[in-house]
Amino acid sequence: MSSTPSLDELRREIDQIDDAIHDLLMRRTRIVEQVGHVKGIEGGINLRPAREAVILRRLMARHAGSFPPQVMVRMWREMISALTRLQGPFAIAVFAPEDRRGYWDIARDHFGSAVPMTAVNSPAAALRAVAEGNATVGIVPYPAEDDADPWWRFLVNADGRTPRVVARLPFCGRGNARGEDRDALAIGPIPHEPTGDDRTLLGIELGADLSRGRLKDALEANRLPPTSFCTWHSRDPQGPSVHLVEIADFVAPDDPRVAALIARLSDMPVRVITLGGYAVPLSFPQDGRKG
Ligand SMILES: C=C(O[C@@H]1C=C(C(=O)O)C=C[C@H]1O)C(=O)O
Repeated sequence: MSSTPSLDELRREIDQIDDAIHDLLMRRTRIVEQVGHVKGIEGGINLRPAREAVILRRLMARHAGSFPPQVMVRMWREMISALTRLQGPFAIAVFAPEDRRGYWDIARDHFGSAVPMTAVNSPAAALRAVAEGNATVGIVPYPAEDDADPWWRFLVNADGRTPRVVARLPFCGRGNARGEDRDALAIGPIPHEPTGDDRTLLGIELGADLSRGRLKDALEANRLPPTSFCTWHSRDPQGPSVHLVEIADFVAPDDPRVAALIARLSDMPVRVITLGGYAVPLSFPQDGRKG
């Protein structure tokens, strides 16, 4: 005859489970340390947002039972960031002026409580912190068409040392983070890698006027489906206009579709630069997302 287990029995079982989880955590740490050695980047950047996204999507797909999935991924985020930090220097500069702390919460939810994080007062300062090596990753607002002085235009240059977009946050839902009405992008000197569900940001500098409709047609004709546009015009009336276009696909810097786009626009001075991109975040039904 089976009887209901006693409180003591249940708690003994919880203790055993905790030991098993803890043992696995320590084992995972040893493996990540080996990964760090294999990557072999002494003092380099070990963060791999694409690999992290794949891990979290896979776990989400197998998740079952009543444990809240957003809490499960949050636990993994804390672990993954701590383990990334074990492999080498890792620090975050977040656009979070005193009256706007929302991105701080979003960054902390993503990169965990142990990674050093500094608040800066402008997106440009976050970019500068990354460019000067004072931060591994900068957190800046997701671009909007009406940004007066858009930070993303500083990324539109071909210098291989220019930081690139590496993630969109929140990746794992907003939870109880303090409000920002926009998502954030993470910027860092990390290559854009495919995950199977990605967005890519293209910086397109045009030396002559071209309507957005024609630019859209040219992109679509080259199988680069645009999902959003922002445009910045230099103050010099003869100067170029620079478009930030988000593409609903993974586009590598040497993707032949980019070369074909440039060829198609060859009746004007044109420069197209891949500014990185991001793995499409997980979606949780209760979470309203705004770009
Ligand atoms: C272990 C690695 O390094 C980092 C830590 C990861 C992890 O804890 O799983 C995943 C990606 C990287 O950000 C890796 O590159 O695989």
